[in-house]
Amino acid sequence: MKKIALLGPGTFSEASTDHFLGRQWFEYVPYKLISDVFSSTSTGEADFGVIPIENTLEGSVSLHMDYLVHEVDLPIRAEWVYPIDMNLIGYLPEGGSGDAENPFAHIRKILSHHVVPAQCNKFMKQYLSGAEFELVSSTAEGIRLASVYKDPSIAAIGTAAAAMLYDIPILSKEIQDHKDNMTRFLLVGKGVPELQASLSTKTTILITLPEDYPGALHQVLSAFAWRKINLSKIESRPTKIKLGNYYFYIDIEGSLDSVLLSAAVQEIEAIGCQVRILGCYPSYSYEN
Ligand SMILES: O=C(O)C(=O)Cc1ccccc1
Repeated sequence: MKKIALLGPGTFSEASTDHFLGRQWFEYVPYKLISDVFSSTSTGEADFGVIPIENTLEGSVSLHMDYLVHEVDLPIRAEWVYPIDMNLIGYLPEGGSGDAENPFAHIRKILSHHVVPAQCNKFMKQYLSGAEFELVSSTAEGIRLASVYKDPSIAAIGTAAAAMLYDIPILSKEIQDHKDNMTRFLLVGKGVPELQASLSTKTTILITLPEDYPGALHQVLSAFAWRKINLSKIESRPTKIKLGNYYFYIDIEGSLDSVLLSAAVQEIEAIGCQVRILGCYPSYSYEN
């Protein structure tokens, strides 16, 4: 069985991998840190890694994107989009919260992953304004720690699965700002996984523009536009080499095998852009 490195156990990464891949085909190797997910996949300890890359409310997880681009050489092998239901998890004090208006007024500290506050902003403002947020490496790690402290003033935010795993009560369900809170995950790895057919294929490329070429970005975009190639995302990130230098991270709907897309890439290279292909892969979306 091929091994998959992911944040876990009890994380959203794990729940989404269960949904799209499943444990009957892959062995999961859970890690506490996303850096370990990347490095174990790089060294071959695991065949593939699962990386949360983008969220409906917050946009890209820049830290993970930068890792993928700068620290490792791991092609993208698949992507999936999965709904994220956030839960407030912790203990109630014996006499209740002591505040008739706020059942969670007893909470003084929240342990969770760094993408969580942006997704639960309204709930946290309304009920947890008296609590400080402490960063931990995954939502499940926050829940595990809360179960160790067993202190009603310390709560966590994460999956129902982790609440079960660590035997802590769920105090409130679906606390994310929007019902349709989705996260996009990438499967990365050196080998080619055996996966089910998908309805759509995507290609991700990185483009660095030539410095002395005014209008280069316009030319890049028009290479796609006149071929009617759809771009689903374009984002600029610092190259980390020189202040003010950026590369463009571009998600394209379509396969690199298509004549049109490979011709567009050739045209972009011909004007002096550097092009790095991060992957051409099946894209899966969530259906109930
Ligand atoms: O910590 C987790 O559960 C993860 O898998 C990372 C994450 C956190 C919040 C939303 C989506 C993914």
